[in-house]
Amino acid sequence: MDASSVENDLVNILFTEEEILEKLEEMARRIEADYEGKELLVVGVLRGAIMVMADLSRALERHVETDWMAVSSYGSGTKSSGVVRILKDLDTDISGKHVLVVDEIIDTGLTLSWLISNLSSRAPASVEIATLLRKPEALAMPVTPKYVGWDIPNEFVVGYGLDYQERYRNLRCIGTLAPHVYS
Ligand SMILES: O=P(O)(O)OC[C@H]1O[C@H](OP(=O)(O)OP(=O)(O)O)[C@H](O)[C@@H]1O
Ligand SMILES: Nc1nc2[nH]cnc2c(=O)[nH]1
Repeated sequence: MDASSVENDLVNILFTEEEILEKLEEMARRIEADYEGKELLVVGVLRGAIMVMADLSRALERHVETDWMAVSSYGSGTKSSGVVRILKDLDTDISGKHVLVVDEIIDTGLTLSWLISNLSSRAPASVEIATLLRKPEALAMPVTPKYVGWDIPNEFVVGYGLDYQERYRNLRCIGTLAPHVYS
């Protein structure tokens, strides 16, 4: 597949690379202020959060520890399966630590509500969420992220870590797919 055919698959670009990086810089400044004087463990949720983790953690002008969790709730389609499983747990003991969970999207909220309750049971000093995107209309579970890049309409989006059938994660922008891609 060449680069132009990838671009042809997008029907609408919601956020460009420049807009995303600017938003993450703003978020980093807020995180630095809020966690001043505190140690911070930043936890990325594989695999979608790889781009946000890379750019947000580099935007942070302070020491942080990083770790990763992999959970599965979507399979390969566009609908949540409703069941969350841990595929890879943290390597870090989080008891007494300030934890910031980084994800690229909150859709139904199922993944992060489950993850936050799981992490909270490990006696951290605090657990908060930073997400680049949130779909308020799709939210079915109580999740209150401390940091949100943008609220978006209830549409399936791809790019910048977000996949459709494992493709499009490597796009620098975020957009919606043309109908022909699904058929
Ligand atoms: O709010 P929800 O409806 O639970 O959806 C959000 C979750 O969906 C995506 O992960 P996905 O399960 O697609 O896995 P991936 O990160 O490996 O692509 C995303 O990274 C979130 O973790
Ligand atoms: N690619 C992708 N994955 C998701 N997981 C939950 N919502 C979405 C979405 O809109 N796009």
